[in-house]
Amino acid sequence: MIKVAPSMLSADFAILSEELKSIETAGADLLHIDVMDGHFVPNLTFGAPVVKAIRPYTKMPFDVHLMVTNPGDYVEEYAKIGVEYFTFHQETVPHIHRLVQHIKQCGMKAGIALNPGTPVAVLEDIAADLDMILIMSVNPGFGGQSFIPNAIKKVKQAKLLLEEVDNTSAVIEVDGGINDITCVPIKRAGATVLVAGYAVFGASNRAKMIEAIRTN
Ligand SMILES: O=C(CO)[C@H](O)[C@H](O)COP(=O)(O)O
Repeated sequence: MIKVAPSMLSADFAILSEELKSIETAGADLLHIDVMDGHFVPNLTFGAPVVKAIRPYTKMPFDVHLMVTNPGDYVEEYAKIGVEYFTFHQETVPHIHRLVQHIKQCGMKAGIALNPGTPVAVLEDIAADLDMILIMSVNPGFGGQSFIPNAIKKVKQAKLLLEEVDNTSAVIEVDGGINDITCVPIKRAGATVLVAGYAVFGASNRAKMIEAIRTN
């Protein structure tokens, strides 16, 4: 029921394919891929060419989190690569309904992410169409930050909202500062997909950490 999605942001990029193999063997359910543009967030990571290059190296479904000002420009490119979830930030797009439909028409699952300062209520009129709500529990841009506890309340609100619109298939994902301790209240609140970067890649035993996040 609970899925763990290690964030590639904390991998050693110099040996990326080995890092992917390592977390897949350790039991990761999804690969969380943080695409950052240096505009929407103050960090620049990688884009579609890198995501395409790593696709053959793992069977893990790709969970792409776009922290870019113009996510709509990349839908077809990521669809061709074969990503499972295409998640963009509500703060970046005025026409969220149009973009969600486009993502789905291109054969991907559509997610919307919310910064810590953005209320869940902005999703009221789109919640029925979503495959994922991503609650950020840090301000996006960097791995290894501390968990912001207000995310727990927002997960409960997102769960209620999805129930209200009768969307039981959408998942609630939480991203930022998740480890074997912070995962506990977040799961109790209703999150079922937990992103963890530093906690997993920095662990001496990655399999143990993934299992702890899943079962604690
Ligand atoms: O989206 C992100 C940053 O914007 C990362 O996915 C997130 O911070 C996960 O890293 P960590 O678990 O180390 O906090």
